[in-house]
Amino acid sequence: MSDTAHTHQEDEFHSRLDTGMWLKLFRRARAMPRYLVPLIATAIFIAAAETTLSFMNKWVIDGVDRLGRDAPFALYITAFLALAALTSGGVWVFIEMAGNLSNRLAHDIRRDGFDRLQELEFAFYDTRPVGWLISRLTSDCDRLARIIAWGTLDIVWGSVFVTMIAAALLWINWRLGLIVLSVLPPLAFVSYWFQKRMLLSAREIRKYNSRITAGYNESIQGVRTTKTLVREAANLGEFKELTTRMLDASVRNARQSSLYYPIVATLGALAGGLALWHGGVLVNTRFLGADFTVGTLILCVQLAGMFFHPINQMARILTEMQAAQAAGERVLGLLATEPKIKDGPAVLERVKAEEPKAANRADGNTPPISALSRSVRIPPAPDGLPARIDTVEFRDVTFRYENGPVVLQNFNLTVRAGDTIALVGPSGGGKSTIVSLVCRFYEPVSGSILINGIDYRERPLQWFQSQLGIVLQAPHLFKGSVRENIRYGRLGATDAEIENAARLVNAHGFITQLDRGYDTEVGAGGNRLSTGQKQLISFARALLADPQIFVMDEATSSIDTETEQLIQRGLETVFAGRISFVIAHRLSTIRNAARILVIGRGRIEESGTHAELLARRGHYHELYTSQFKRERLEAALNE
Ligand SMILES: Nc1ncnc2c1ncn2[C@@H]1O[C@H](COP(=O)(O)OP(=O)(O)OP(=O)(O)O)[C@@H](O)[C@H]1O
Repeated sequence: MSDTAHTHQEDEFHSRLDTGMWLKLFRRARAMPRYLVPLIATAIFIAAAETTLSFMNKWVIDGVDRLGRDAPFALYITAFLALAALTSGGVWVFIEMAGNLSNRLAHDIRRDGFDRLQELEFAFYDTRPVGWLISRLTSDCDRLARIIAWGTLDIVWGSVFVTMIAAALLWINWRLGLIVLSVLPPLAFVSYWFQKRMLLSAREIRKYNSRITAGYNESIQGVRTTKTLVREAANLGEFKELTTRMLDASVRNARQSSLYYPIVATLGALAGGLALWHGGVLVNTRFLGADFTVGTLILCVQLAGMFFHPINQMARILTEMQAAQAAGERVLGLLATEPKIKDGPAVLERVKAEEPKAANRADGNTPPISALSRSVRIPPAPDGLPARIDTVEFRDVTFRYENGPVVLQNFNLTVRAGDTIALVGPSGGGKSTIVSLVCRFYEPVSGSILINGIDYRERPLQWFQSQLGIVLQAPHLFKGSVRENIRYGRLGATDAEIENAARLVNAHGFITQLDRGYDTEVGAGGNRLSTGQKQLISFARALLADPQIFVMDEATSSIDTETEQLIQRGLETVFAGRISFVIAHRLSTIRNAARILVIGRGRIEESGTHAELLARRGHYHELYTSQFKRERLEAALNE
């Protein structure tokens, strides 16, 4: 509901046009001269063709007036047909070009926006709802691309057309031209005034319409609650108010349209009338020797009547640009957001210096990484520093989420290759925060996290994150087959390697029982599988990537205890030689961990092996015995 409401939310109408912002967006169109140049050329051509058509009318009328039946009708017909054919060709070109330009602009903005979203850190997503981001990349992009493409066409065509008409009138007779042009300012003013109001009332109608739809939806779905709480009368009152507002806005919009067109038509007719009046006087004087023919008079009346269309179009596009300004600011803002977690200049320089060496080393084959053994050659790091991760150390780390309270305070921890660290403790204690920091999804506010003694901010981000294998409580699967989802861990993996990884985490059994085995489609977000099955697949996926650091956040919470024990056995081989962080609420699963840390209020409250912590009879003992009792009770109730 909130996302829907958000999508329907309309922006404020900016009374000042931010030309700088529109020029920035227009620069994107300039980068596509293949479409922009023909678009502008045909816009100018169409304006010229429309003006020429009026001149041809004059030519025919004067010809017939002078020559009667001897006038060259065949020539006239050919000329009209040629102009009509050229105009049709021009219209085809501009529709094609504007459509292409609009689609390509939307595509480019969307691609850049998507690239940016991929680069941005987790903290960025903490403050922006998914619905908001989707709106930016869909409706905002389309709207801006459409305005830029069709707006360019309208503005070029409109301004060239108005200039041509004005120039023609002034050229024919400057006095008549000036008289007719006096209608332009009121015409432009009235067009803009009405267009703006019509746009605002149309938006109001849309807004109330979506609220009414939402209202229908809620009242139908919640009809039982309404009836039991005897809320019918109150609901009806709220609904009536909405419909009355919508009615008001609709009436206002209809009234504006009904007034707008007659007023501008009258102004257009006034321009024609003025041309007729002054031109008529000039025609009469023709007999006194002046050269103002009937054809010229009709030409002037026609030209004067043609101002309305381009001015109306330009006023419309101007108001649309003002209304879409906020969308433009948001999209440009998103594109300009610099990721806060990224490689620093020193890292980039080192990676660049290593590039030629890496190219020499590359033999065209990906190293054969076995997903299961640590004896494997670890591919070299792109910055020339050691690629093998021997230690991860938190040194005096203090952390808070953006504008939030301090979550970790002077946190210290050293983990060596081969260590499995289990994190337990009360909800909100900071366990997930610790692993998010390990993964560099967030960075410490003060203190540092060191890999082999070097701050991880001094190593390439992409390299470091490619060394991580992460399995979450609510794993995300992509639309596609089971095999494709596992292969996502390492795109070059063979089918045998995929099955091997699945076997190791005990996923092979259930996968082969699915109707199409490894080729079974998992559905959007993996919705055709249970959470436990999704967890098993994401385990296999993480394993296939052959990471040096394993992170499991409540990764086995939805897997039954039996399967979990089987996985545990497999994982013992997998964990060997790697650094692993395991967060688990089910304490039975971490009994074998090398070190268990009890995390509370951002601190390590207790640390040791399962046996040591039980013997200490502290927090862990308390957690363990209460969980043990609860599980026994649940088991007894289930029997
Ligand atoms: N993205 C976030 N933005 C702001 N605050 C957050 C964010 N994630 C967690 N927090 C806050 O940080 C604190 C520690 O949360 P964290 O998720 O690390 O705890 P946890 O021990 O993993 O809890 P749980 O066992 O419930 O998963 C909590 O107070 C939480 O509200």
